[in-house]
Amino acid sequence: MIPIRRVVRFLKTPFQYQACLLTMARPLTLCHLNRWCLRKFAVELGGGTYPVYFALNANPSVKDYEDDLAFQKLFDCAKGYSVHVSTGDRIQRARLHCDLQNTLVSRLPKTCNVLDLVDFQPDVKNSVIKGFFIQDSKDSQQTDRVLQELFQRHSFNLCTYFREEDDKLWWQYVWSQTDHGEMTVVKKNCVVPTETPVTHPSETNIINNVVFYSFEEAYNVLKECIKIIPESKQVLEAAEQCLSSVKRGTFPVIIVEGLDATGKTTLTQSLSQALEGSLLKSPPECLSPWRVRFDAEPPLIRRAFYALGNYITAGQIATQSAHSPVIVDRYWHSTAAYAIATEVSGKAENLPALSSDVYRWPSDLLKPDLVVLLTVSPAERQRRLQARGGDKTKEEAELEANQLFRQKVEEAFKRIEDPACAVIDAGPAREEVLKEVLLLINNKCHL
Ligand SMILES: Nc1ncnc2c1ncn2[C@@H]1O[C@H](COP(=O)(O)OP(=O)(O)O)[C@@H](O)[C@H]1O
Ligand SMILES: Nc1ccn([C@H]2C[C@H](O)[C@@H](COP(=O)(O)OP(=O)(O)O)O2)c(=O)n1
Repeated sequence: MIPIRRVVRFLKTPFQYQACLLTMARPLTLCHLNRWCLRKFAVELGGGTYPVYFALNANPSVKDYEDDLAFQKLFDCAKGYSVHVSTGDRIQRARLHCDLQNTLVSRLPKTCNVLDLVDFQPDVKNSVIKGFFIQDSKDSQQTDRVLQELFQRHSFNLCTYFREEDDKLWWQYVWSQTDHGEMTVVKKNCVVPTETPVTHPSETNIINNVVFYSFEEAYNVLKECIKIIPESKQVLEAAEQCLSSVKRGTFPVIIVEGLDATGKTTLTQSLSQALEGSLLKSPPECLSPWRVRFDAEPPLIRRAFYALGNYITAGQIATQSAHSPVIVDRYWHSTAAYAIATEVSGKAENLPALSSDVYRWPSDLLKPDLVVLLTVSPAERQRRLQARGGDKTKEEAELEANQLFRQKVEEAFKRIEDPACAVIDAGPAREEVLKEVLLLINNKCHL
């Protein structure tokens, strides 16, 4: 390790000196450092439409930079920083990541642009670590102060990025703290553009981090939350009860899926009347008191809550299907599609390929006989939203603002397999949509 005095001498400019003051509360081991060099970084630029990838290289050449406009755009700043949460269990890390984002956005000066960053080892499962890349257009002392304060309080990994005065290369400095509390640069590497990996890094992070493929996986997340979110206990108890549920009956089970305001509530109500069926929904009514609470949590916890909701609804479906057809407003497709679409940044093309494991059905979750996906044009959906009024969830507000996200959710709905969705154009009048879905049910299900 290079002690801080030498670093101060080594880093000549005022900014570089300030960078020395930034602290990182967790020492990095040699093993960490060796692995560090294998990692690649993806930063979301361009309003989240495409990531810019960079790698580390001890022996770079200026040629590596030439013609890479996206890379140049990323480093078109006076200085750069990257931060990610580096310690704690997965629940603590997920919550600290959200806190970090809020703090950065609210406290950094206006000269800073906070971008989403993931660092990862290409094609290595569970190697994705989420963090932030900060572009500061000015050499602002306030940025240093905010970060310094943060790092003194929490366990973050901090890197600074800058270019020596007479140098054309950008360098990444990895900071650590010695056993005596001295700040030190433990690694210096040049950053270079790198090729787009075959698999979008987020894809390797989906399974059992935001989409859960068994009761146990989702259950364990909430179990780990009990101390910090006491409400988890009630949710777990409700979920445990559904395990002892009866086997499903012989009446058909029909799920209705779609973006908000595509007409799910309208259709499920009229279907249950027409078929004299039971009307259920996921998340089930018994979880309503805790939904707002879990909606405020990071994706790991929030998605585990919805996943458990599906198992509770499955228990209700099993019971009701012994007596009548069962119609369900949202189920597994919603849980998986929203989670996948949120996790994968940018365009629908970035979604995992059709054959990906992320689209598989959880083997222990009751399968419906038919899943109907309602689609309407963006303009019609907007019209219906406005006509309906009322409160919007945070995610629905984001949906409205984010056309890309909406496209991704709908595309993810369509990619989920076994059972796949039957896509219905829900643009026509209510009676027409009902007629068409009834026809589909007659063809596909035994009534
Ligand atoms: N086929 C349709 N044509 C026109 N308006 C519709 C149709 N289906 C639903 N609506 C209206 O659109 C709004 C959203 O429908 P809703 O059933 O609440 O959607 P969701 O449950 O998918 O959010 C409601 O005001 C509803 O009356
Ligand atoms: N079974 C379900 C149902 C909803 N969700 C999540 C997915 C989205 O984040 C929201 C959408 O739910 P919301 O209540 O806003 O949708 P509706 O108003 O019922 O159309 O909930 C889920 O993950 N799993």
